[in-house]
Amino acid sequence: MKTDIRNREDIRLLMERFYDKLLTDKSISYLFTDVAKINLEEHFPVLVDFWDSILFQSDTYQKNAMKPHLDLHQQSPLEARHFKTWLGYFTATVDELFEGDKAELARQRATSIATIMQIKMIEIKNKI
Ligand code: HEM
Repeated sequence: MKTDIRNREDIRLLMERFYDKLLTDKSISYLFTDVAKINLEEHFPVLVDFWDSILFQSDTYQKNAMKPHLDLHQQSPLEARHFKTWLGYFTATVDELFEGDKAELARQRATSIATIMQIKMIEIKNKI
Protein backbone atom coordinates (compact mmCIF):
# COMPACT_ATOMS: atom_id res chain seq x y z
CA MET A 1 0.00 0.00 0.00
CA LYS A 2 1.20 3.51 -0.81
CA THR A 3 1.74 6.00 2.01
CA ASP A 4 1.57 9.77 1.95
CA ILE A 5 4.72 11.90 1.63
CA ARG A 6 5.94 11.87 5.24
CA ASN A 7 9.39 13.46 5.47
CA ARG A 8 12.55 14.62 3.69
CA GLU A 9 13.55 11.05 2.82
CA ASP A 10 10.26 10.62 0.96
CA ILE A 11 10.81 13.94 -0.84
CA ARG A 12 14.34 12.87 -1.82
CA LEU A 13 12.95 9.63 -3.28
CA LEU A 14 10.27 11.58 -5.14
CA MET A 15 12.87 13.96 -6.60
CA GLU A 16 15.23 11.15 -7.63
CA ARG A 17 12.49 9.21 -9.44
CA PHE A 18 11.14 12.42 -11.00
CA TYR A 19 14.57 13.44 -12.31
CA ASP A 20 15.15 9.90 -13.67
CA LYS A 21 12.21 10.62 -15.95
CA LEU A 22 13.11 14.24 -16.78
CA LEU A 23 16.73 13.47 -17.58
CA THR A 24 15.98 10.54 -19.90
CA ASP A 25 13.59 12.62 -22.02
CA LYS A 26 15.67 14.54 -24.57
CA SER A 27 12.83 17.00 -25.22
CA ILE A 28 13.54 18.55 -21.78
CA SER A 29 16.78 17.05 -20.40
CA TYR A 30 19.02 19.41 -22.44
CA LEU A 31 17.78 22.33 -20.33
CA PHE A 32 19.26 20.66 -17.24
CA THR A 33 22.37 19.09 -18.75
CA ASP A 34 23.45 21.41 -21.59
CA VAL A 35 21.97 24.82 -20.75
CA ALA A 36 21.96 25.03 -16.92
CA LYS A 37 24.61 22.27 -16.54
CA ILE A 38 23.26 21.32 -13.14
CA ASN A 39 25.25 19.37 -10.58
CA LEU A 40 22.73 16.85 -9.26
CA GLU A 41 24.52 16.39 -5.93
CA GLU A 42 24.07 20.12 -5.28
CA HIS A 43 20.62 20.38 -6.89
CA PHE A 44 18.79 17.61 -4.98
CA PRO A 45 19.25 19.06 -1.47
CA VAL A 46 17.87 22.41 -2.72
CA LEU A 47 14.83 20.67 -4.20
CA VAL A 48 14.30 18.76 -0.95
CA ASP A 49 14.46 22.04 1.02
CA PHE A 50 11.97 23.60 -1.40
CA TRP A 51 9.38 20.81 -1.13
CA ASP A 52 9.98 20.40 2.61
CA SER A 53 9.08 24.10 2.99
CA ILE A 54 5.95 23.76 0.85
CA LEU A 55 4.64 20.52 2.32
CA PHE A 56 5.84 20.78 5.94
CA GLN A 57 6.50 24.54 6.43
CA SER A 58 10.11 23.71 7.34
CA ASP A 59 11.47 27.13 6.18
CA THR A 60 14.54 25.30 4.87
CA TYR A 61 14.20 26.97 1.44
CA GLN A 62 14.88 30.70 1.67
CA LYS A 63 15.67 31.54 -1.95
CA ASN A 64 13.60 32.70 -4.91
CA ALA A 65 12.72 29.72 -7.09
CA MET A 66 11.45 31.94 -9.91
CA LYS A 67 14.80 33.62 -10.60
CA PRO A 68 16.81 30.63 -11.92
CA HIS A 69 13.93 29.77 -14.25
CA LEU A 70 13.69 33.31 -15.63
CA ASP A 71 17.48 33.25 -16.15
CA LEU A 72 17.22 29.87 -17.86
CA HIS A 73 14.42 31.19 -20.08
CA GLN A 74 16.71 34.00 -21.26
CA GLN A 75 19.32 31.45 -22.29
CA SER A 76 16.94 28.96 -23.90
CA PRO A 77 13.16 29.51 -24.03
CA LEU A 78 11.00 27.52 -21.62
CA GLU A 79 7.93 26.78 -23.69
CA ALA A 80 4.45 25.47 -22.87
CA ARG A 81 5.48 22.00 -24.04
CA HIS A 82 8.33 21.94 -21.49
CA PHE A 83 5.94 22.76 -18.65
CA LYS A 84 3.49 20.12 -19.88
CA THR A 85 6.27 17.52 -19.89
CA TRP A 86 7.65 18.63 -16.50
CA LEU A 87 4.19 18.52 -14.88
CA GLY A 88 3.32 15.23 -16.53
CA TYR A 89 6.39 13.52 -15.06
CA PHE A 90 5.95 15.22 -11.69
CA THR A 91 2.33 14.12 -11.35
CA ALA A 92 3.09 10.62 -12.62
CA THR A 93 5.93 10.22 -10.10
CA VAL A 94 3.84 11.46 -7.17
CA ASP A 95 1.06 9.05 -8.17
CA GLU A 96 3.45 6.11 -8.59
CA LEU A 97 4.94 6.51 -5.12
CA PHE A 98 2.45 8.20 -2.80
CA GLU A 99 -1.16 8.86 -1.98
CA GLY A 100 -2.76 11.22 0.53
CA ASP A 101 -3.19 14.89 1.38
CA LYS A 102 0.48 15.84 0.99
CA ALA A 103 0.68 14.05 -2.35
CA GLU A 104 -2.39 16.00 -3.48
CA LEU A 105 -0.88 19.25 -2.16
CA ALA A 106 2.38 18.57 -4.04
CA ARG A 107 0.49 18.06 -7.32
CA GLN A 108 -1.58 21.21 -6.78
CA ARG A 109 1.37 23.41 -5.84
CA ALA A 110 3.48 22.16 -8.74
CA THR A 111 0.63 23.00 -11.11
CA SER A 112 0.07 26.48 -9.68
CA ILE A 113 3.80 27.34 -9.58
CA ALA A 114 4.23 26.13 -13.17
CA THR A 115 1.31 28.37 -14.18
CA ILE A 116 2.85 31.38 -12.42
CA MET A 117 6.23 30.69 -14.09
CA GLN A 118 4.60 30.66 -17.50
CA ILE A 119 2.74 33.93 -16.79
CA LYS A 120 6.05 35.56 -15.74
CA MET A 121 7.65 34.38 -18.97
CA ILE A 122 4.81 35.83 -21.06
CA GLU A 123 5.22 39.11 -19.16
CA ILE A 124 8.92 39.17 -20.07
CA LYS A 125 8.04 38.49 -23.71
CA ASN A 126 5.52 41.34 -23.72
CA LYS A 127 7.88 43.52 -21.63
CA ILE A 128 5.13 44.41 -19.17
C1 HEM B 1 9.68 23.82 -17.91
C2 HEM B 1 9.74 23.41 -16.63
C3 HEM B 1 10.99 23.47 -15.80
C4 HEM B 1 12.30 23.35 -16.18
C5 HEM B 1 12.86 23.06 -17.57
C6 HEM B 1 13.10 23.52 -14.99
C7 HEM B 1 14.48 23.49 -14.96
C8 HEM B 1 15.25 23.81 -13.87
C9 HEM B 1 16.67 23.95 -13.89
C10 HEM B 1 17.56 23.73 -15.12
C11 HEM B 1 17.06 24.32 -12.66
C12 HEM B 1 18.48 24.62 -12.18
C13 HEM B 1 18.72 26.10 -12.39
C14 HEM B 1 20.09 26.51 -11.94
O1 HEM B 1 20.49 26.14 -10.82
O2 HEM B 1 20.76 27.21 -12.71
C15 HEM B 1 15.87 24.37 -11.84
C16 HEM B 1 15.86 24.68 -10.49
C17 HEM B 1 14.75 24.57 -9.70
N1 HEM B 1 13.48 24.26 -10.10
FE1 HEM B 1 12.87 24.02 -12.00
N2 HEM B 1 12.28 23.75 -13.92
C18 HEM B 1 10.99 23.72 -14.36
C19 HEM B 1 9.86 23.91 -13.60
C20 HEM B 1 9.84 23.98 -12.23
C21 HEM B 1 8.65 24.05 -11.41
C22 HEM B 1 7.22 24.09 -11.96
C23 HEM B 1 9.07 24.09 -10.12
C24 HEM B 1 8.26 24.16 -8.85
C25 HEM B 1 7.07 23.63 -8.71
C26 HEM B 1 10.52 24.04 -10.12
C27 HEM B 1 11.31 24.05 -9.00
C28 HEM B 1 12.66 24.26 -9.01
C29 HEM B 1 13.45 24.58 -7.83
C30 HEM B 1 12.94 24.68 -6.40
C31 HEM B 1 14.75 24.78 -8.26
C32 HEM B 1 15.97 25.18 -7.42
C33 HEM B 1 16.01 26.70 -7.38
C34 HEM B 1 17.18 27.23 -6.57
O3 HEM B 1 18.34 26.92 -6.90
O4 HEM B 1 16.94 27.97 -5.60
N3 HEM B 1 10.95 23.96 -11.42
N4 HEM B 1 14.79 24.07 -12.61
